[in-house]
Amino acid sequence: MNLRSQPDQALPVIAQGLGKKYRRGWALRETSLVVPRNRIVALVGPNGAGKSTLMGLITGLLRPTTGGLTVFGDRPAGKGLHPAVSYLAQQKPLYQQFTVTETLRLGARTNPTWNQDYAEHLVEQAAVPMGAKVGTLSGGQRTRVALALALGKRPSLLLLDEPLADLDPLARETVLRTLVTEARTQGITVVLSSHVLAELEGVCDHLVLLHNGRVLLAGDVNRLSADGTPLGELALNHMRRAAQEEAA
Ligand SMILES: Nc1ncnc2c1ncn2[C@@H]1O[C@H](COP(=O)(O)OP(=O)(O)OP(=O)(O)O)[C@@H](O)[C@H]1O
Repeated sequence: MNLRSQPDQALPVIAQGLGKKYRRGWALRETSLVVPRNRIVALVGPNGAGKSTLMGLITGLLRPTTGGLTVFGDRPAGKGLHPAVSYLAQQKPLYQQFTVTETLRLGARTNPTWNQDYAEHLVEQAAVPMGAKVGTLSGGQRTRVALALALGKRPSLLLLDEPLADLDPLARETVLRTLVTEARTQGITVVLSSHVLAELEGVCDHLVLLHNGRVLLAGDVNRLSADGTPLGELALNHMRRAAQEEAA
């Protein structure tokens, strides 16, 4: 099927029969999925469920084994990130020897849509010294710089792979609040993977739950949880059931 001919081709992500097989086996299987615009998507699932693999496929850093996907109507071609997409990987790769100023300068050089004032504003808001070398920053400060780099590109889709993992509870709250504000005011679709389900409540309005490389549940939270079950509980209930069925 020609995905580009779909009428809804400008949606952030459309995946059809998407699969990725590594030498050890399938990391993602038969994934058909739509990420609607202007959602903050919780991408959740147990360790090894395929969350990072799905993000890698959306960025184009990984090639699908089966099926295909479009990102704003384009097929990721492995030629670098889509101009409308920012990706913050789990390891938050930044140049340790660069100062924050130099890091943002690199962002400006490599992104035609870069907004320097906005990126600086995000760093200043986090009280991170612009002259400090990245290697000397705390985990939380590095996350804020990485986030400024990702948002400074003014993306339409922001992919965040466990961005909160090395933050203290207060910093997690601040980063999530910043994210929600920026996403809502700038009209950014966010895909956020996390294991801390409770934190995603009130933040994410769309859920994609992976289990064993397959989509177990996907959709807007208010539709999936008509009885008002909180997102975390909803996801955990489905994960428990899937694990029990697997063990039976
Ligand atoms: N480069 C790779 N080579 C071989 N197998 C891989 C590779 N990357 C991931 N896998 C395997 O694919 C499966 C899915 O991994 P993935 O990292 O996508 O899961 P995840 O949901 O992000 O996990 P976690 O929550 O632990 O970060 C796992 O079984 C993993 O071991």
